[in-house]
Amino acid sequence: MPHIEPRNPEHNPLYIIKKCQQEKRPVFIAGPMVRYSKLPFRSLVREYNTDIVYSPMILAREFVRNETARLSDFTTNNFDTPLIVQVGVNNVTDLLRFVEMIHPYVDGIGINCGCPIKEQTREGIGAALMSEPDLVANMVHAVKEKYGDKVTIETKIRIHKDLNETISFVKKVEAAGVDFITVHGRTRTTRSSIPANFDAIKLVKETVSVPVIANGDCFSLKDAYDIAEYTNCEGVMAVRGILANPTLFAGFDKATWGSIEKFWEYSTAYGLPFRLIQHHFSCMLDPQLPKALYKDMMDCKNLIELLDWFDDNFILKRSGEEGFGTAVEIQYRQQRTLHI
Ligand SMILES: Cc1cc2nc3c(=O)[nH]c(=O)nc-3n(C[C@H](O)[C@H](O)[C@H](O)COP(=O)(O)O)c2cc1C
Repeated sequence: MPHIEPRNPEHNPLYIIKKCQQEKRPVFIAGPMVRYSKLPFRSLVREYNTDIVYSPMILAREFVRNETARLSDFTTNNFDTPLIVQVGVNNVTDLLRFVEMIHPYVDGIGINCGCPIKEQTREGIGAALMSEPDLVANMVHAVKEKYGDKVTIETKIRIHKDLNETISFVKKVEAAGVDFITVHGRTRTTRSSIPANFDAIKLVKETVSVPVIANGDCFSLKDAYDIAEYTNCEGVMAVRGILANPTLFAGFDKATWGSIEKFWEYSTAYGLPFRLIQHHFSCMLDPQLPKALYKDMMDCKNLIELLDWFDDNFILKRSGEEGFGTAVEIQYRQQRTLHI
């Protein structure tokens, strides 16, 4: 592990939630994404008004036992804050060892109680925990008993088919000392094409007194404000929306050219496998590019080809002020054929 500065108390999620309440706006959160929310992407979204950023889910069992897993799963630096690391865990012992190792490097720890992937649920991790409220409460309690206010702990849940179960779940977890709760407004079997259930999130908000973060279907800054207003939640978490448009919380309607350049910088400076870099660009550019050009990009086999593809197809035409997040137009070299 690298040397990391002591955490800034103003980067504690609870402090940020209070500050945003004073500013009369929701907290803007980039949620956990397996594979995607690595250091370069986290650094990118921080440039665009994101208050708190999550790591992908890290499996406690592997992390605490295996140095290679630690090195490949978690990279950070002094600018990677406010950061919540999300953990996939199914027992108190692994969680306490995980917290002991990681808490000096993060501003909060979130327990994943929503991942529906079978590989995880059959191990009792993720959404399997939705039917284990006592275990989740025990895990939260164990961390709070050992660390008190020194460690902020969150649980990210999905809703149950029977919302009475959700209510009883969040009450137990709150009584165990959880600091805040994120609710993804879908059950473990609801597809992401079905709209999130904001009434259920609102119900959780009415049930507990700890802060609640609403998750599901936030694709624009307007969505963030609308969701916060409807559910009365303290914050809004975006995931698919911010993957496609890392500038979402800064109010831009699609990934700006500035954000694309910035992602090049971060991913090459901090290191990210080529296929992952390409995937990020695919998410950011798919909604913006003509099909044939998009396919060319996806056909690139390595970083050099991808760089050449950018060089061949784009020239920068800056408008307005310089700087990241400012309005920047993309002009295609093949303008004649593409009519853009
Ligand atoms: C690529 C991808 C990876 C995800 N990885 C995680 C994860 O590691 N932990 C987690 O709790 N949820 C994960 N999720 C679920 C999201 O955090 C979120 O709850 C869900 O996508 C709904 O939010 P959205 O409508 O803003 O996308 C992932 C979702 C996507 C699309």
